[in-house]
Amino acid sequence: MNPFDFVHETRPARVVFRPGAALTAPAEEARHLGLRRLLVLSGERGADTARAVADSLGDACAGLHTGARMHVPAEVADRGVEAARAAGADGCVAVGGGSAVGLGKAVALRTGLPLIAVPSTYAGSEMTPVWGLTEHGVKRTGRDPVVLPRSVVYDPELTLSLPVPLSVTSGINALAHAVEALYAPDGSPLVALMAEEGVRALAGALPEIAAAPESVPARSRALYGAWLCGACLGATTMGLHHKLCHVLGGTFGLPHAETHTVVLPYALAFNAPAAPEAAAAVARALGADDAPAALQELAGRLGAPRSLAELGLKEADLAVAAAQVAGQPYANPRPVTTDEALSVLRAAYEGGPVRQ
Ligand SMILES: NC(=O)C1=CN([C@@H]2O[C@H](COP(=O)(O)OP(=O)(O)OC[C@H]3O[C@@H](n4cnc5c(N)ncnc54)[C@H](O)[C@@H]3O)[C@@H](O)[C@H]2O)C=CC1
Ligand SMILES: O=C(O)/C=C\C(=O)CC(=O)O
Repeated sequence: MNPFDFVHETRPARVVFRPGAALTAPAEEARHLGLRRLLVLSGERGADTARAVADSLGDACAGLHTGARMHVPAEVADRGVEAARAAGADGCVAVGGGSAVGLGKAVALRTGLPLIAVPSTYAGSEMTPVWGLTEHGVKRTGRDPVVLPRSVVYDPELTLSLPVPLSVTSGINALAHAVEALYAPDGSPLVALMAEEGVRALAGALPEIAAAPESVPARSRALYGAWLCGACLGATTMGLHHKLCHVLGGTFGLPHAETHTVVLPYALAFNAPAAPEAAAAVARALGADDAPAALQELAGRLGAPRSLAELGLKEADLAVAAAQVAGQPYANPRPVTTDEALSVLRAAYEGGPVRQ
């Protein structure tokens, strides 16, 4: 592949990165964007932080809606749109992880309302024009520039409360974006640079967070890595790994970050023979020889779940999931038959040592 044959579109999101910014920057960013009536969105568990952000907006706050849920069920999106319309909002501020940002994107998709994102996990959704919606047990994703947040406020202090297990799996969710961007058909040298640096930053930060969850420098480095990895996802097309996780999350209700963490080494091991340069870049960033094994070792050392069985998948679900994965067209460096999807899923279900 010629690395100097590409199209790269720089996404327009504006970024404020500062400890403590969550309670000051949203109001400044709203003024910058000319917004006067903002609906603040969060999940129920993140409501206290979202309320504090809502208070910090003063008169520019049009209300608080705490209905975000993982994988954005269609009825959750409907209620978010109704809340935005009822409040007469001219924009939204999503405060929380990928679920809150996902709800903000669903509202933006239907109403065109601009979104300010204040992420509190490392999922990276704030950097992408990718939306996701789940209906009748199937998760659909799409791309639309209207859902890309106009402004992103990264506040490492907001992530201090993210429990270590979720910090680890959420960080590996971000790593997955970089891994798949490295072998995506629409990558570029710039994406490769961001991906490798993103992996390096997160792989360095996650053990530091596990050792000292209150460390603002470690949290800052992880958020910086998540930004880079999210930007990689925003610039490229997802492959087998993300498709597997969307089916496992959307149809079988598996938790997003944990599922990414379990599946990633197996998906990369499957793709590595067809994408040796990508695997080498990941290995380089991890300071290892074998990228899939190093990813599995990192996750295991930090106490992450190891198998899909542990996450609640049933053995009988494997064949259904494999058929769904193989039945949809998506970009991947290696074609995937139903049997191959099944064998990747089975390996992840069992959670044994990854093999190429
Ligand atoms: N469209 C895109 O580009 C992307 C979308 N996503 C979507 O994001 C969702 C998953 O996002 P996640 O961030 O993994 O999960 P999440 O947003 O559901 O958060 C997981 C849990 O952690 C809690 N939490 C979040 N931040 C916290 C903090 N700082 N302190 C304490 N608790 C905190 C939440 O309340 C929730 O209970 C999925 O629906 C996924 O599809 C994820 C990545 C990219
Ligand atoms: O799987 C991911 O981490 C990335 C994209 C999505 O989750 C798509 C979405 O549901 O918003």
